[in-house]
Amino acid sequence: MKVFLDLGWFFKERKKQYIFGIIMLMVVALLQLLPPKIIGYVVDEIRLGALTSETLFKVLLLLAGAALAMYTIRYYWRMLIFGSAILLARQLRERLFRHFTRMSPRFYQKRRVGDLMAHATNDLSAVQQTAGAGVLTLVDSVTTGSFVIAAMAITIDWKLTLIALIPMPIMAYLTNYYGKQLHNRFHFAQEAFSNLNDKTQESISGIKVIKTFGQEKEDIQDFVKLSDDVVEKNIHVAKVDSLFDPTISAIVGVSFFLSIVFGARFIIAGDMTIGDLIAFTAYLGLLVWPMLAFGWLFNIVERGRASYDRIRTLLAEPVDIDDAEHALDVKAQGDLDVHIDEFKFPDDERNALHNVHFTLKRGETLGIVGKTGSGKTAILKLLLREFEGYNGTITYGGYSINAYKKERLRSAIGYVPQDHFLFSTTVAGNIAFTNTSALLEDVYEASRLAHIHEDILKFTNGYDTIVGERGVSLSGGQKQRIAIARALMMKPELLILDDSLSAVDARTEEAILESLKAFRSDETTIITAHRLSAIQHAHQIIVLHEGTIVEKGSHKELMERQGRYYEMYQLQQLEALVEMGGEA
Ligand SMILES: Nc1ncnc2c1ncn2[C@@H]1O[C@H](COP(=O)(O)OP(=O)(O)OP(=O)(O)O)[C@@H](O)[C@H]1O
Repeated sequence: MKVFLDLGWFFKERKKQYIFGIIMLMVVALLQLLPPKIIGYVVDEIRLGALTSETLFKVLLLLAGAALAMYTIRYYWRMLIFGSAILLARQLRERLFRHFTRMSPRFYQKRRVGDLMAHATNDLSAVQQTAGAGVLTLVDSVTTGSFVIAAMAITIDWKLTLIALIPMPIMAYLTNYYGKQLHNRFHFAQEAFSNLNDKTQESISGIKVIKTFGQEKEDIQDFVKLSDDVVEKNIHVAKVDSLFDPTISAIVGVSFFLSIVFGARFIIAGDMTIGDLIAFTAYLGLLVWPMLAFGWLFNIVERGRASYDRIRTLLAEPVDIDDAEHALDVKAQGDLDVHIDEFKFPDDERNALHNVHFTLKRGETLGIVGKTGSGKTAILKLLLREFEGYNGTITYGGYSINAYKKERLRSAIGYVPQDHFLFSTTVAGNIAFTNTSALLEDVYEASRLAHIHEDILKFTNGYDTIVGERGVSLSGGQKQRIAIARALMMKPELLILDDSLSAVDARTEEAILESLKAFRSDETTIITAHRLSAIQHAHQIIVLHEGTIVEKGSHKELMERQGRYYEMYQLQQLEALVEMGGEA
């Protein structure tokens, strides 16, 4: 029952609705006591030959009135209690979603998408059940149960009531025992569901790779294995779940048996009338629901607790990169000063970066080159505050990047990552992602700068063509350029192209770079690339090797130096020559 205490904050918030709902439930519980009593009274009146049609009419009217009142009240308590439970699910869903959006990439590195989705669906619905059906079964089992027992003991016979209740402690013990079993089993079932969810998500996202490598059979086998696991764990739950109803029915049956045996003896002894025994057994019939509710209560609450614990654990994960207390709420702009003495990725022993020092003046372009894995993206991730925990300082416009509000820092940076992602919406929607109210003219301008405008016009529906998961397939180069146009839409102070020209041909690359040079002369640009032609015109180039800067300077300076950059350049020239069939 601890979950009710844990959800106390919500019950407080919806105090009025829950109090009214519970009062209504109690009124229904009281009204339910009327029919058995009336039936007992009518039977005794018939037996004594004293029933008049006038009394019968009054009694029927009373029964109809009680039925109508119960009908109406039942409708309203449902609206109040179940309606509130839906709001709880909404609140938790929003909280989870906000939490997800605040988490750093490290969180997503640890957690699987399918698991997160399971929290936001299955677990939420179990908690919603607790705040709705859980409250109902708790109130009903306690109030209806105690009202019926009190009516039996006070208005009929307390001795027979005690006899009828003899099997109850056994029921309480058993439901408690089942509840504990259920809690653990349900936890495992939810985990299995998370795994299956994750597998489904990954298989659908990676379907092209699976098909390309002809791995459908293996993938189906993996899926079936996980699906079987879900079935097995849920059967495990169902095995306990299914014990509740038969146990309760058996115990109610024993109660009925004891009541009839001893009730008959009381009637023979003249301590009770037949009408009383009929009313008593009718009350006993009314006890079936509270007892079932009691069983369900354990069932619902244990599921709810397991799920709420999972959600709370997720929500309790601290936001590792957050705004400082009095974070700067100003536009981030100016010179960039990077001094990284040492940086390791979380849970990694190796230095990803060390002794990386450079200054980039506002309006300049920096090119970063280096072998794959040399740390190019790592520098960018630190600039974007995706990771922290490095020794050193990074300042932008004279302030540490940590001093800015994250939102202010990021809104100054237009980042085009290597693994760009297009949403399932129109081309225009994808480009205007950061500014949905942007003018179409601005979208066109950004597209022209990214040299994708002409391509888009050739799509079937032009800028209204749906792309992304549910849309048309675009070439790698088209996707890259749409991602560049999206970043340019922000008119960023700092544009970062992380190997974002790798899929476009040399001529388009040159055209894009020319446009950037012409239209972004006052703003800063960082370009990482394998192809040196992409960074050749940069004001400053740094060459990374194993996480550190081994050469720094302009293209001309680096060529004169005849070091690593020079070697890379010669090699790429040779490759280009070979590609052209040896003709200069
Ligand atoms: N999130 C991470 N956790 C742990 N290690 C990481 C993480 N991201 C990158 N690394 C490691 O850090 C090193 C530098 O990676 P980085 O992505 O910066 O290389 P890169 O120069 O951008 O390579 P590429 O040209 O292939 O994109 C690599 O050894 C990589 O395996």
